[in-house]
Amino acid sequence: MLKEVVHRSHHLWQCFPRHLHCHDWSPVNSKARSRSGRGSVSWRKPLFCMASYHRDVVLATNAVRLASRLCQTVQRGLLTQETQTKSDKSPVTVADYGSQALVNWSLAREFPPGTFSMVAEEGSEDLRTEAGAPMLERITQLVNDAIASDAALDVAPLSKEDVLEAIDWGNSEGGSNGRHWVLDPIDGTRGFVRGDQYAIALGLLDNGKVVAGVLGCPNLPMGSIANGIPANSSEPVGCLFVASLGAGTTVEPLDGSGEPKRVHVSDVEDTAIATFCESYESAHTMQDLTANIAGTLGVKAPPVRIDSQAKYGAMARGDAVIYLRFPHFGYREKIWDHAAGAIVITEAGGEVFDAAEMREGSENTCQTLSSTWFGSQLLFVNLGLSCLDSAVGTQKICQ
Ligand SMILES: Nc1ncnc2c1ncn2[C@@H]1O[C@H](COP(=O)(O)O)[C@@H](OP(=O)(O)O)[C@H]1O
Ligand SMILES: [Mg+2]
Repeated sequence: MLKEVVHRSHHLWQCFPRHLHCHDWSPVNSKARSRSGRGSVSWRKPLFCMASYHRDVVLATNAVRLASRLCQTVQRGLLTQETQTKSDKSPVTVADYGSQALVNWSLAREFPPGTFSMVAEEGSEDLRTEAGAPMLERITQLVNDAIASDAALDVAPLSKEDVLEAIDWGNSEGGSNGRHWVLDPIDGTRGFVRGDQYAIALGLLDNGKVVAGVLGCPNLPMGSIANGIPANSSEPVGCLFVASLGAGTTVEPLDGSGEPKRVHVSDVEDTAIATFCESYESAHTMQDLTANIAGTLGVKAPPVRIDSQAKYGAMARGDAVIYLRFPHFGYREKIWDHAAGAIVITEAGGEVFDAAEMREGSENTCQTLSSTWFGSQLLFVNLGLSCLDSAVGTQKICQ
């Protein structure tokens, strides 16, 4: 695997002066890093102490399943009035808020007061306005419906104030010490609104390291999507990917109808038969550049374009061999867009790279990438800061 090759090869080490494996994320000076945005920090290997995150993973799985039910309900009946526009112009639905409220509520009640820290995408400000009142009403109803549908949850219905409060439990600033959850209540909002792929992505950081991740992918078929999402497939749809440090990655039906199965990334070595995936949205990645890189690598097949961190899940079980993400200039990646997905990949035997250094250090990105392919079954390149940011929990500072 590439990791071994890199450790043996001085040449490749130079190609990746600061390449980062997820397990190595440990900032020596996070302030220096966040000031310059990249590159000025040195990284040390953490002392390896294998903690068990089993309970966290069980709680996270329950939370993601609960939120997934709400999202499925909303997507099924998606109406235009359920979409509003945030200041950043991204579509936000009641499901975003409802999903965040449910995950936060579900997790927070399991931890002693004051010990639950969540860095999540949404805030309740818009819902606290007069204009937001109808939406809050709808969210509260959806949240209570989801809770009532879970026989294991015998609780009184939440009030609107409870829901607002639960949404705002996602306001933690995170940090490189202690435990912090990170949540994207609906990753791939555009896919969700379009009726396509999206994910509920929940990660756990412990002292700056991603230690667990759960991805609920309600529209992802259980079967391979190596040739794209089949239009009329008989495969069951809805996957749950679960990963924790040292415990591997599993996939199981999201509806609980089957047992978890260990997954592993593809062992395809020949780029001519490798499947390459990327964002559906051309606004989210430079698709011309990725086509160029894929061509240089010898990839023959057209890219499989899907939304959200469902891509990470698909890669973890070997559907795709390469995922390239090259945001347009100036975009800052978000912690919740990568934390859960990254550990789903690494625990399945894959590699996650931040290519920012490659871009800056090389005059020919394609050439550099080609040389890194040598000996590697899997290469995921993320040109951005997300991996760094997700590790240190400084996302809110970086936005
Ligand atoms: N201009 C941009 N460049 C890169 N990523 C962007 C972007 N605008 C939004 N995104 C991020 O891309 C995520 C979706 O990823 P993908 O393209 O793989 O489906 C979005 O998550 P949300 O939908 O949760 O906002 C958002 O965080
Ligand atoms: Mg997202």
